[in-house]
Amino acid sequence: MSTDKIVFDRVTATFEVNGQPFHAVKDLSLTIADNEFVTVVGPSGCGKSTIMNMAAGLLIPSGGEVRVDDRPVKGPGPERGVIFQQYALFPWLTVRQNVEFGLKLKKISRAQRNEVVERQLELTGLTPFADALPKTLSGGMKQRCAIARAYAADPSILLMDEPFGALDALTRVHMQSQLLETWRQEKRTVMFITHDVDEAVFLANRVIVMAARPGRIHRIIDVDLPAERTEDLRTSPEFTAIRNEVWNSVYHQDPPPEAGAPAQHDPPDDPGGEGDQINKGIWSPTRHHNPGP
Ligand SMILES: Nc1ncnc2c1ncn2[C@@H]1O[C@H](COP(=O)(O)OP(=O)(O)OP(=O)(O)O)[C@@H](O)[C@H]1O
Repeated sequence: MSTDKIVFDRVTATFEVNGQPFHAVKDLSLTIADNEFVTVVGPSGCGKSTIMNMAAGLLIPSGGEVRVDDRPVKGPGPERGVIFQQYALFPWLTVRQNVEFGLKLKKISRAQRNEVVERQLELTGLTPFADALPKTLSGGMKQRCAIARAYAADPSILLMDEPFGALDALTRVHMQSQLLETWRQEKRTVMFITHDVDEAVFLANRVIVMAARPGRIHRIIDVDLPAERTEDLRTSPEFTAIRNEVWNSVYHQDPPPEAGAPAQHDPPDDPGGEGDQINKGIWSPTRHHNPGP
């Protein structure tokens, strides 16, 4: 039986841009079940990173709320692991020490740490590189190390923002299989943002397609494919059909209103929507797009 793990309850993220309120995301509701693997796709600037940052607790919604395990998210928490496109490894620590880092903070015994670290290194194929420094690793290996470290810290949720975005196509395909293998064995609720439609379909139980201006959910597409995702699935008619459906929903959306058009802005007496706050100086780890003049 599935239970709700992450709930976006009518969330809105409003920023002030050029003195005007701008809804990066508006009234978005979405429920992700425990141990579900969802991918989020959509045109650039539709708010993918914004919703992930809200789930991570790095950005507090201007309206509505995000709940994890029925509790409102008020900031980052150890039950939510985050992986970004940039490999956030400690350069002075070896692969093993990077994976072990969170466990040491949690004051877990050395024997137990070793057990968890060995398992994660094994799952990600990094055992032979356990004593290497990050600078000697390829991009794919660095990201495998980031995944091993995230899993080792034992969060119940993994939030991944374009984790394979900087990798070449072949490495990316390997990484997808590797991640699925880890997920198959270890589970966790995963929310994975990507620009790559094939990646979105290959990995997910459900693909969330977003639309821009304001950022919202456009469609949710169930990926009715076998749980075991083998490489030959990628060329199967079933995969291709779903991939085409996702592709069409992403790339054949109605064009968004012109940048700065009135649809983006609420009347001046209610700048962010009903009772909403406007985020002015919130730190965001993602690059910012200029929504227009
Ligand atoms: N701190 C901020 N201040 C102002 N505008 C912001 C801020 N953060 C995000 N935005 C705007 O909100 C919109 C959504 O941004 P977001 O990064 O979530 O989109 P995205 O779908 O992840 O884009 P991409 O696919 O290009 O990474 C963009 O127009 C962006 O410029």
